[in-house]
Amino acid sequence: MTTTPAGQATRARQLLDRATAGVPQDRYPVTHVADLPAREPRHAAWPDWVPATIRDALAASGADRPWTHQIDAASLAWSGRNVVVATGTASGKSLAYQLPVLSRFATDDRATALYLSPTKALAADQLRSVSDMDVDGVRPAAYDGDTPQSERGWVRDHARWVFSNPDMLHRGILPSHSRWARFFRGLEYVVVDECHGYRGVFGSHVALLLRRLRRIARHYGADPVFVLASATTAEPERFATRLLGDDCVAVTDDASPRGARTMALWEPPLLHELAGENDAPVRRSAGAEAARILAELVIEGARTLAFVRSRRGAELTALGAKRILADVAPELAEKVAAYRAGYLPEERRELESALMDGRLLGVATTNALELGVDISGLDSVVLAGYPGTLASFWQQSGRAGRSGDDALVVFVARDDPLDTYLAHHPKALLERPVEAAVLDPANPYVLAPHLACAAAESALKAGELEQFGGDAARRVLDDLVADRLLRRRPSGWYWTTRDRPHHDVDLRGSGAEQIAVVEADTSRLLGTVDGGSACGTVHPGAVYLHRGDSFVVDELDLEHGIAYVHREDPEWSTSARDVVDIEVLETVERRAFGGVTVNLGQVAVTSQVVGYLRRLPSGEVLDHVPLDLPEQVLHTRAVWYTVDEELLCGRRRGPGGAGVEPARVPGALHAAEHAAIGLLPLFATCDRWDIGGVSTAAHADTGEATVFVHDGHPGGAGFADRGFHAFVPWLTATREAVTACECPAGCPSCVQSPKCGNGNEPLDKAGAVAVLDIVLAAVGRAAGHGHDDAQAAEVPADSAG
Ligand SMILES: Nc1ncnc2c1ncn2[C@@H]1O[C@H](COP(=O)(O)OP(=O)(O)OP(=O)(O)O)[C@@H](O)[C@H]1O
Repeated sequence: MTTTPAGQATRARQLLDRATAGVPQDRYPVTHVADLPAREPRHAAWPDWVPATIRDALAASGADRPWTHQIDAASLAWSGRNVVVATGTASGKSLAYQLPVLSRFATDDRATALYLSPTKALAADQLRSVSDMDVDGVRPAAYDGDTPQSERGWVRDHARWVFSNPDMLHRGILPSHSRWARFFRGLEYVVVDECHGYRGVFGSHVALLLRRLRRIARHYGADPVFVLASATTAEPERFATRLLGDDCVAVTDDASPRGARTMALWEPPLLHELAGENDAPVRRSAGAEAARILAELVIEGARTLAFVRSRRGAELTALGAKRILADVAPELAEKVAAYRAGYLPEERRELESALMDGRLLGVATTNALELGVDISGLDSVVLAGYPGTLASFWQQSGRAGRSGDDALVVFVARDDPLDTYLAHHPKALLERPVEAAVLDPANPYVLAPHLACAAAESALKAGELEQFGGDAARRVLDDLVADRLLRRRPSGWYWTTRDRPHHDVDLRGSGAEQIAVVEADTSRLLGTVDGGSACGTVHPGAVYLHRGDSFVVDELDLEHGIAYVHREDPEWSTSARDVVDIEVLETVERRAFGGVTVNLGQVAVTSQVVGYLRRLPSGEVLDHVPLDLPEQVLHTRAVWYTVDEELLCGRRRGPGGAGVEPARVPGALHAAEHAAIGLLPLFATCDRWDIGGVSTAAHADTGEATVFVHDGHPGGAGFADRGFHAFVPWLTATREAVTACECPAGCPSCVQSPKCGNGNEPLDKAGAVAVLDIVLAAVGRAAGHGHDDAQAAEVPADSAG
């Protein structure tokens, strides 16, 4: 047990000892423990421009002494600068935008403001907090899919502060902007909350949507200031500027107080008694481990949140903890519950307040509790699996910690390469700056529909194209004109038909056609999935989760765009297997390093789902079911490296060591590819499901051994680009993840992939390390540094021709 300088075990250390009590030493799961110190608050005076009424209202809502970052951000916004406030969880970002907006309202009774959040629930929370302040003349109102028709006219005509989301702005507000003329004329501020969530394809859509919004506001003579709120991220200024398409200043110096926290990294033990794919060992699942930890912490009386990746996982983890408690402390079983999206707002409120006042002690939740919900000051947080980004990791762990008392955060690694890497590289988790979100507003697949929408909203003028990407926009417009969707006139580009293009754009999708998921018995539409990923997610036999309910797919009718499902809750989950082929269409950048090249470019990925695995929650694989589905072609961006045969097989004296025997090359490349896909999310803020890969010993287009990692969305989302630019640290981390795993020949924690089309065959773990050594040595040597320099953030310039 670790003690404080005064000789006393901290509360957090006691909790950790409790969670590990009785675990045999050779199975001790904790790989690292770190203590993060408490932080004292720093206060600033209310600026002179804040009217007394507003100051009093904000003080009454709990912020009687503002923190310096709140005043810094608010003052910038007040002075007319776009600002992004990127500070920690519960650091009072709301006040940073409430202050300028409410102050402006108090001095200009025609002023209006728009608040946008990625979710309806968060917008509702923020609306409630502004309404509760009860400041005269603010007239705040929600305008989203739930707003009754009867109220919409009132909101358009009278509301001054409208709380909405990107989807509604796109479909409901911009297309009928003339009915919103009053609102746009007065538009002084646009608040973009939780903006770090706008990444990948969704981020690219929102970036273009914000450009459309600014254009329409200018049409009415307004020029709103944007105030963005973000979790802490690297380069918030650059990201926000890219998202807005306009200059934006960052405020990052967090002056809010925070309690001390103990962070424990935890790797569940290998279970030798269970067999996974190809008989690889599996680890105890992170969810099952989280349930045990949750139960132990509840017994200690610690108010605990366990974050789990899926809704079903949240239910299972809560259930698991309840079962354990039912045996050892039955009176505590009812103090545990699950929380996830899909519950009614009242149910959610009730769960939140029960957790805050101690009626509940343990709650297992999805990331529904991550965004915005004002729950903090808990005794402990358990994260079952890396949530995908460091921003989310800190957001979730930030729910723990009260001033004056320390709190425990336990990160439980799942059975995959990224989690394994993090469990063994605490610095990568605890000391790295949070990654910047990636988005690509120049993606023609995203740009085209937004230019069509913009033209339909108001004819596009040549002078307006710069904000939409200049030449990229001109090329896309030419295509839209050729397709007769737009007409070019001397005064600009015009939308040609009476139908609006807006309904065909799905901001959260890939731009591909949507497949409707329909319950066959009732004809109820459950949801939609991207056409591009439908074969992988709603193939016959797939288990499909909707709002926590489980369905099984009976039929996928691609021609009519419908997947028919029935309600069923089998104990297994399914994961599709596909075979993939890749063709290089254009190499955009190429760097060569004596036998190794690193490339970025456009590719065509042809894939076919050929079957699926059925897997038990324990990780055990039940069977593989074959499927017969058509091929799909995806045009996207990829990063790839090639290694020449001489170097790869050790015939040329390369710097990377002995080389790989020819027979082992396919397995070595394949394993290196899987691990690299697993680690890219560390650098590119994507999910491993957003990217794919192909490896081959001799690729038709490159003529050499090649490993590709490609974006999973049409046109790309910026992930491959990020991989290209962070090539050395990315492959260095990949190598370390593989070598850190103690399994003998490859398992899900290192080189097996949950979605491999070839059933994870062939895979050569040692060969993968050799390939990565050869590549990193060649690149490192050409650049004059060793590959152990993981800090080198960029591929060095081409030096070897
Ligand atoms: N200056 C202040 N002094 C004391 N309490 C404050 C201050 N500013 C804000 N708070 C309180 O801190 C809590 C968190 O504020 P808020 O929800 O704005 O944080 P946030 O940074 O937006 O959180 P999240 O990370 O969840 O988005 C609220 O209960 C709020 O009333």
